[in-house]
Amino acid sequence: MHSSVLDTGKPIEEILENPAAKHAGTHGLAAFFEFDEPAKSSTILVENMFDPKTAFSDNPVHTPIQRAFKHDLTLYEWFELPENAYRRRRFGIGMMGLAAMEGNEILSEFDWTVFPKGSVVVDVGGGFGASAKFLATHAPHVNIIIQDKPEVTTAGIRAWQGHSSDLLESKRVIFQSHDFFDPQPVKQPAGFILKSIIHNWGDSYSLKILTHLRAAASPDTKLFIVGVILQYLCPSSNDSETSPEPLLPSYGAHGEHQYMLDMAMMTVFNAREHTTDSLSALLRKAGWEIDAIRGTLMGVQLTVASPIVSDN
Ligand SMILES: C[S@@+](CC[C@H](N)C(=O)[O-])C[C@H]1O[C@@H](n2cnc3c(N)ncnc32)[C@H](O)[C@@H]1O
Repeated sequence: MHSSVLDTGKPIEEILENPAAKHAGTHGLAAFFEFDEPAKSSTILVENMFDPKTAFSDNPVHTPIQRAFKHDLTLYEWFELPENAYRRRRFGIGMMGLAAMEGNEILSEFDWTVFPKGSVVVDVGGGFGASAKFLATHAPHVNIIIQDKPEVTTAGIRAWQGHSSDLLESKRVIFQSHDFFDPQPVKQPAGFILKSIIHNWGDSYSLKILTHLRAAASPDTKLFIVGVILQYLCPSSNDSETSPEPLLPSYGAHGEHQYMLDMAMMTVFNAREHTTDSLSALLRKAGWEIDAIRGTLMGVQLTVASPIVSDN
């Protein structure tokens, strides 16, 4: 790794004077590359995989991170402890850096004009509303509901009052507290967005989230999943796109970011990045089928799915 990615852009004197605020007000990429939780946890991955209690579990408190850091909390619960204030802040700033690097432009791969004016799109687990902010400009005829935990929606509203209060006042964008493990309160919207959500949860948990969305969907509701799609290292008959010879289907070392994320999801959440096949199988169990996957193999991709409608 180049040391330049660890550079916050701040003078060393400023960091030494206030180390706790090292990443405050930075672009966030240095914070992202400083995350030590996945790296330290991965050193104990083998022990976790050989212990019968944790080997086959997708419970987020049965991951290597609990062994490595000696606690029995989920990553987010652990971040909330007072002694982890630096880690918590670093994580928030690092995720903003990652989000800026990935961007939200992938959402423009869908033709939003197919939705009538006033259609509602729900960003489930939408955080501070980065996707919603992009969509509000890109598809001005669509209304957006951003759902997240109460503490996140409260902070999100505060942030939007600073930069986009007009969208809140006109109710084109609404923040709503909602736990995505509970039944979905918005019935038959035009679409649901899940950005960087499914890869944080093991399959049994993801299935619950997707099933609640399916129960609230109309036959025309679209599901938009934004995230990395893992490429196989060997050619697969199901690949919609292949790399040019002589590159591996994964594009070799150039595509290693996706595998790094996959390992990180396993070590801290007992979750994973999905291949097209595993995502398709998971969606089908919840009553969704994939219409299309857009984007390049090298970045985040947009998976568009529709409800499976049975004839009987
Ligand atoms: C990795 S972040 C992604 C945020 C946003 N979708 C984005 O891409 O910027 C995961 C989000 O899921 C939210 N979350 C976690 N558990 C949740 C739950 N049970 N119900 C609703 N939101 C939850 C977190 O608060 C966080 O905002």
